[in-house]
Amino acid sequence: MAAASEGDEASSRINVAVRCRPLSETERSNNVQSICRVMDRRLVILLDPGASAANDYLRQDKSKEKRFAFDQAFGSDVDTKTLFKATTEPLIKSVLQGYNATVFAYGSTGAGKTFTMIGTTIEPGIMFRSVEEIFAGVAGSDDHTFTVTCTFVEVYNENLRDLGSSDGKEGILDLREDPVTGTYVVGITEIRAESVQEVMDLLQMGNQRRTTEPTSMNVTSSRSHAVLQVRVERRGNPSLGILIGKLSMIDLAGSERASHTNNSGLRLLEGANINRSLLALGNCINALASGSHFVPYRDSKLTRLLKDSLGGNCRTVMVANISPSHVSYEDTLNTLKYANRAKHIRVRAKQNLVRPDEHVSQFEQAIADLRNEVSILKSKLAQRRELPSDSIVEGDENVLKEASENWKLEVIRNLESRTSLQRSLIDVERGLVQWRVELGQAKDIILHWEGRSGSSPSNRRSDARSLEEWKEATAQIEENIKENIETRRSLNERLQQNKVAGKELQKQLSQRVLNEDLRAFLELIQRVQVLEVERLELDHFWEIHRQQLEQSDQEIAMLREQLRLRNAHIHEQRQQLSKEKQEKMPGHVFLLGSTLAESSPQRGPLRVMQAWAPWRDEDGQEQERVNSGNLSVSEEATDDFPMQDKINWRALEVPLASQIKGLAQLQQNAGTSRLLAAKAWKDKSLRSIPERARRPLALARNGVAPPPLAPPAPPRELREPREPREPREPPGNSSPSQTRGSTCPPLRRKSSLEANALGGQRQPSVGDVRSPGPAHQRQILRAQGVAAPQRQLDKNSGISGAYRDKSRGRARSEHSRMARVGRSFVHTPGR
Ligand SMILES: Nc1ncnc2c1ncn2[C@@H]1O[C@H](COP(=O)(O)OP(=O)(O)OP(=O)(O)O)[C@@H](O)[C@H]1O
Repeated sequence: MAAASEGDEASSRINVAVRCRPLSETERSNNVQSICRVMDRRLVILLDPGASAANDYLRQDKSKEKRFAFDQAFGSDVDTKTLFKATTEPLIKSVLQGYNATVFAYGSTGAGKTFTMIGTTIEPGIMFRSVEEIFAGVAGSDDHTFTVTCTFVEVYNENLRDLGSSDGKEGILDLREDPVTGTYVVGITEIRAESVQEVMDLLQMGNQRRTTEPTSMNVTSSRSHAVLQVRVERRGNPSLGILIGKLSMIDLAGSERASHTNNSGLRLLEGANINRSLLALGNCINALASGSHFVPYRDSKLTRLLKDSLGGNCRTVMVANISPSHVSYEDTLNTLKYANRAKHIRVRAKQNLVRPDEHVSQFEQAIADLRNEVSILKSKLAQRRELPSDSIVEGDENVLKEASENWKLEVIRNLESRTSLQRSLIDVERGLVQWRVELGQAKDIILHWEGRSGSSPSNRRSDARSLEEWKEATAQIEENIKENIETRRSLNERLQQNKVAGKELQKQLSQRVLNEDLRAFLELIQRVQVLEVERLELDHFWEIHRQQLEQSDQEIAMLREQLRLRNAHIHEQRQQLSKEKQEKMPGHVFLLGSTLAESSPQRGPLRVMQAWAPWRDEDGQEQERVNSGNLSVSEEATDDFPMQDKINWRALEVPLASQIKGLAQLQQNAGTSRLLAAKAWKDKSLRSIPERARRPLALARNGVAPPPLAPPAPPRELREPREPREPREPPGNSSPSQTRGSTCPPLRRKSSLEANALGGQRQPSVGDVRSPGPAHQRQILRAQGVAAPQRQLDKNSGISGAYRDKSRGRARSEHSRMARVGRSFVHTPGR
């Protein structure tokens, strides 16, 4: 809190001194020439290293000899003490008077900077002598009390390291600037020194820690800048205030050219950093010397550290160390150029006087500031108190951060848990569906097993397990289902709890996270997570519906299978019934018709069968043939009617029922009940008799007992009569009956061409004696207990006008259009 007030202020230039070291023993032995001359303690002459030959007239005009004049110049014969007294000692007095002062040594590597600043035990450097002088000054003052504190720090690779810490910790320090106290190193060890020896101990310890490495130019080359700062507080009469002086002594690392040092790796990097900071120093010197308003202090740590020493409230001495060696000509020349520029830098040193009255006012100001701060903090605290007790109670940023972080973690945990629960739920649901399917199948198998119902596909599976095993498996499946249901219930409960907790967290967001940006970000994250969970839920429902659909499909397939089995069963039963009926039928049975075989959905193939029983003719002889009625051969031929003796009606198989186009005619011969079946085929392909139709064995192969072979062709007289006859009543001993068969194809109407082909041959008509009248047919059917369709009989009789197509004229009225094929005519002639 100390503030500096201006004391005496004097504008002055930097005091630039040049010190040329002597040639070392090694250099002498290597015949290194000394090219540096110091004249009159001010003039420095740098001889041309190539002009050693006196007779080199060509080079004389191009001589590289340089001359520089400085505030002070010291040759190789001048010791450090003399140098100190001439350059630094005056500063010590200033420091004791409350001024800032800086002494720094600048020069190329091996030029003698460390020797000048730190020195040796035999010949101590400026640092030691300065501290010694300070303590001498302190000791010589009786009316004042002094407090001397020291810090020792190095700048290595652009990092600040504390060389004065007693525990050896050399962490990287930060550099800050205070508008009142100037630049200072944060956290550096300050040693309150009571004697010169303490400072010397600090110097020796720090110097040992300092980073030095042997280079080709210097066996103990300093790779860092070392800064020793001594702060002196002088207290005397309280009314006069406190004088605070600071002396900074800096041993810079040597400027060097990489080509000369042959450095590589880390050494090269160090050199680059050293050069960078020294370049920054050179730029600052140039800017200061030229009076520029902008000085690039911030280009390096070194220039930031030396900011006050170069251009601020400070009296500064720059010692430019040079080597006399002709080998170092370039480096020496550069150093001299820098030093020459630096001497133009002007500084304005001010006495740092802290007065008590100023102190009071400063304290008052500070108290006012603090009060302001307290009131701000109080208002913030009041805001926090409005929050729940478990939220933030202090306006500490760290607390806020922690609260936000905790909230975020809780939300993430909540959502992760929800996702996990959702996944588990999906798994359980899947398992349940699977178990239920398994259970259904197992029960089905058991049912079939117990019922011995034969043809179930599941029976095939039953072969692998016994009934008991299936029952055990069923019990196990039921147990699993129970467990899954219990797990699902528990998961649902936890999921609900999780959702409630999530909503609670959502409500807390505005209270627990105060930073708006962070809040928005966290809300976004939470939304993304929620969407992810919702997606999972949708997947889950989709999966359930898909499984339900699959289950429905399976049920449909099973129902279809059941339907098929039922149809097959009905078919079998019908066949059985038909057989039984036929067995019960007395006498002879003529059956003409067809049955749809086995695959009604495809409507085919169709078997057309004819079955009959022996019947007795007029003479009472039992016959085993079927008459074709009174149709003439020619008529049959022109009508494409398959001749009775050419077709085996018993086993005529056609591929599709829809291909059957035909007529059936029932005729009775006088005195004899006969059955004549006639079909007119529309499908040309069927006009020829299928080969297999001639082989009754085809039916046998299909599980149908082959009927007797087709009877021989009817006698001629039965085909000859063409005369119309009066309708005849059926004989009393005959009781024709009709039962229903299967589907009949529609009537094929004759074309006019076909009709003409019949010529004048007589067509059967309504009055044909061989056609039983509808009344008669109904009577027959009633006698057999079979309902015959009225329309059918009417058509057969030709009464129906709908079937008389006058335009065709030649349509046979006696031809019936059968709505169904497979009609069986049961006739019991001769009984
Ligand atoms: N005035 C001097 N009188 C006698 N010897 C000196 C003098 N100046 C320097 N030397 C010697 O020269 C050598 C190099 O000196 P020093 O280490 O001080 O150089 P430097 O500039 O600090 O080098 P670097 O930058 O590499 O650290 C040392 O052995 C030192 O003793």
